[in-house]
Amino acid sequence: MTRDTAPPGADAVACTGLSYAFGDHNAVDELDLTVRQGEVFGLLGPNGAGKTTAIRCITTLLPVPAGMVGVFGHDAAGDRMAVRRLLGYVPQQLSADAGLTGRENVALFARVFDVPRAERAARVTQALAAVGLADAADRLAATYSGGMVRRLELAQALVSAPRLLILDEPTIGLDPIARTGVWEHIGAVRQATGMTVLVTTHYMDEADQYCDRVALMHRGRIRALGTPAELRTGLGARRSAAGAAHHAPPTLEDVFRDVAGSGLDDEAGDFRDVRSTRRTARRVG
Ligand SMILES: Nc1ncnc2c1ncn2[C@@H]1O[C@H](COP(=O)(O)OP(=O)(O)OP(=O)(O)O)[C@@H](O)[C@H]1O
Repeated sequence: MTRDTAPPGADAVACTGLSYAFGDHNAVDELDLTVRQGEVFGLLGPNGAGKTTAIRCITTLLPVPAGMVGVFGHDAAGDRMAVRRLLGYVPQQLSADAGLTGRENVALFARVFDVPRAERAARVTQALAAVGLADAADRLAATYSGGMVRRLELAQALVSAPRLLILDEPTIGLDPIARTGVWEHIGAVRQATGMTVLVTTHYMDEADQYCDRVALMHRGRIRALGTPAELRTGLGARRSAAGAAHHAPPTLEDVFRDVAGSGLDDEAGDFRDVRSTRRTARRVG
C-alpha cells in the first residue's frame, strides 16, 4: 500500500537542466536524468562528483527553481509536500538511535511519517521483517552490527511505504557480506512492492551487479548513462574500433575512467575515498 497517487506513466524522477551551486562552485551542472518507475537506478561517481547534492535537490532538501525536478509528475519546487510523501530517504549521515530498540527506532519513523495509528504496529513489524531484523527487533540498536544498522535505517525508510526509495551510499563502510545483505534486502523489497530505487554509490562492482541502469557522474555532470552491460559493451566496441589490445573485457570502472578521462584522480579523489568511508564507518562500525 502506498499513501499517494501518481499520474500514470509519469517518470519516478525527471531532472531537466538541474543545476545547484555552492557559492561559485557548480556542484551539479545542467543535469538531465530520468528514473523510470520500478527500476533500480544507480548514480555513480567519486567523492565530490555531486551525487549527494543532486539527491538533496530531488528530495526537496535543497531548493531548486520550478521545472528542474519532477517526482512522479509532482514539481519539487511547487509541490514539495506531495514529493516528500512519495519518498523514503536514507541519507549517508542519518543515525539510528543506539539507545532505542530496532522496533522503537522504526516506530518513531512511523509516527513522524503519519502512518495511521491503527496500522503502525503491523507496519513496523512488516518493515523489520522485510530487512531481516525480525529476530533482533527488540534488542537495543547499540548491539547491532554495521550491516544491521544499515538495514534498520532501510526499515525506517520503508515503514511509510514510499513509491521511491532513495539511498545515499547504503553500503559504504560495510564488509562484503554485510554489503551483499543490504543489496539483497533492497532487491527483495523492490520485487515485493514494485517501488523505484535511486541509489548513489562509488562501488562500481555493486552497481554493475544490482542496478538496472546507471549514470556515471563526474564534476557535476553525467558522463555516461545506460545499463551496465550497454556501457561495458560500448567501451569494448570503442576499444576494438581503435585497435587497442586489451586482455580482459571492460568493467564499469574502466568505463568510468574512459569517460571521465585524466581528471578522475586529481582533485576528485578515487572511487574509495577514505574520507567518506571513515566518516560513515565511524557511524556503522
Ligand atoms: N554545504 C556545502 N558547501 C559548500 N560546498 C559543498 C557543500 N556540499 C557539497 N559541496 C561541494 O559540492 C561538490 C559536490 O559534493 P557532493 O557531496 O554532492 O558530492 P558526492 O558525489 O555526493 O560526494 P560524496 O560521495 O563525498 O558524498 C563537492 O565539491 C563538495 O565539496
